[in-house]
Amino acid sequence: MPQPTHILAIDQGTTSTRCILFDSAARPLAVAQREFAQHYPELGWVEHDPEDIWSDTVATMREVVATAGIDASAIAGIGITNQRETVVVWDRATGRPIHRAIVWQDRRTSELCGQLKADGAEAMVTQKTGLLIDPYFSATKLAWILDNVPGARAAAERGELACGTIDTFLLSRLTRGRVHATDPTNAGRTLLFDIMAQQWDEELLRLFRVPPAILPEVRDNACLFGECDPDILGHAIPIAGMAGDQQAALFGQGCFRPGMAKSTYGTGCFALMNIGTTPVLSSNRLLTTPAYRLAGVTTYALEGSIFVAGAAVKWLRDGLKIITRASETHDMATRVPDSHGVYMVPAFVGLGAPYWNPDVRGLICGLTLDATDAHLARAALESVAFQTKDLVDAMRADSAPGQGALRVDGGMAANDWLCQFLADILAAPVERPSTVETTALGAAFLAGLGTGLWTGLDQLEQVWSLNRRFESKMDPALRTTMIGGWRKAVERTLL
Ligand SMILES: Nc1ncnc2c1ncn2[C@@H]1O[C@H](COP(=O)(O)OP(=O)(O)O)[C@@H](O)[C@H]1O
Ligand SMILES: O=P(O)(O)OC[C@H](O)CO
Repeated sequence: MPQPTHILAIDQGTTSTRCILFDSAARPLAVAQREFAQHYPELGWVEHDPEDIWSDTVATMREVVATAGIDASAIAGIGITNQRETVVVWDRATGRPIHRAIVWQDRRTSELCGQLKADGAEAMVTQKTGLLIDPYFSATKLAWILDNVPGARAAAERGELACGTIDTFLLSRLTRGRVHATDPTNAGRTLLFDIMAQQWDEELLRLFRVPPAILPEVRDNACLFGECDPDILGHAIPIAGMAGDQQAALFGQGCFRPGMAKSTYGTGCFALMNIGTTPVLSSNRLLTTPAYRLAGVTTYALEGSIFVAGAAVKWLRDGLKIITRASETHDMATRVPDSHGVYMVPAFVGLGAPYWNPDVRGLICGLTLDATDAHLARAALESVAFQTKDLVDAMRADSAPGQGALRVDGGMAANDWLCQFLADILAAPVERPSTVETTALGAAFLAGLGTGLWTGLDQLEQVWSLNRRFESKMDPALRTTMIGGWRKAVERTLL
């Protein structure tokens, strides 16, 4: 039988589940995608049904293989990448979740986080995890499930329940419940994992009241995690790579050297800069996070997380109904010479880095009677660039300046107007790669390393290729004025 040479990447995102099949040169051959339901049971709460995620994963795996017209025996390995922080708790005996997944955007534990901060816990937490106390991360969501599902805490103490981020949940299902494991990039977003010592931490588990028996084992990002149930694709395929989606995107963007940075524009926006193997804590409210751990060696990244990027465009479509497709924002923004003084601060679920305020809400200001839907659309796109500027400034203040261009990807990076405006506001080049599916590509890279299909980072670095480079063209005085207007709008939001 010929050697298998393909890699299947599962990219389980916030709004959709995608599977992409790559060939041995890491070229995407076929894509299958399904959007799934978002549940908002109360103001500020966001949940996903894990069964939707599971059925869409299986369906897209089968569809992508069928579309590519290959036999599953040609697949050397599977890589999983996932929306991070979102947490699921399930019964070990049946594999059934005991509650819907609580999503990273969910703010229900805001009060508990405020209390923990007031009690002075944050310094210790940051020192160990590189994170801040915020409802964004998994620990308080997990505690909420244990406290609110009848009998859950006692069952967890007895070792009857398992928990995990979406990677762990999918791995468990794909291996018929045989493997309960995660990787450092996902573990590092829970608030329970000491990123320096690379292990679950007893003091953190006590603080967040999480029983150790519920936690998965943490393994390198590229290794043999388990074998996929042959009933799914007709063949048992090794699952050989896993990473949280933003770290996977950094990997897929080939940002293997300190100073290299990428920014991914999906539902939210996440900018990560490789800082090498020595973790540095931010003085500017950025996060320090494991970027990847290979053969036991951890490389770290500084991260700026913005909760709303594409979600603002989705709101224009689904909430305001002023567009029917996200891509229309490109022509609308181009149609007007400027935003006519309109600023949007899309704090729909609070503000992430560098503000970290879970309680503020969004704002549109500067409206006049002649403001149009095009100005609003432009303001929404501009807000994404302004937020990125805040992150890049914080990164520059924290570490040596990054190496040149910012590499961009994610659904929104298809928008040329946004990429140009981003370069203008950052006063730095913005590079878009040929494969914008860099998240899936990163998972594929890891699985390729895990199976030995690819040999090392040098080889993977050669795969990255440029689609388009956007150079800054804006007059510096105009840039300063526009950024000043943005800062004032943020101040008003924070009032
Ligand atoms: N051409 C575009 N212009 C602006 N926004 C876009 C464009 N295409 C997609 N988006 C936005 O990007 C998001 C989808 O990106 P994607 O990377 O698929 O997100 P996720 O992985 O978070 O589900 C949506 O929120 C959508 O509104
Ligand atoms: O699903 P995405 O692409 O919006 O990414 C979500 C992030 O991982 C949340 O931290």
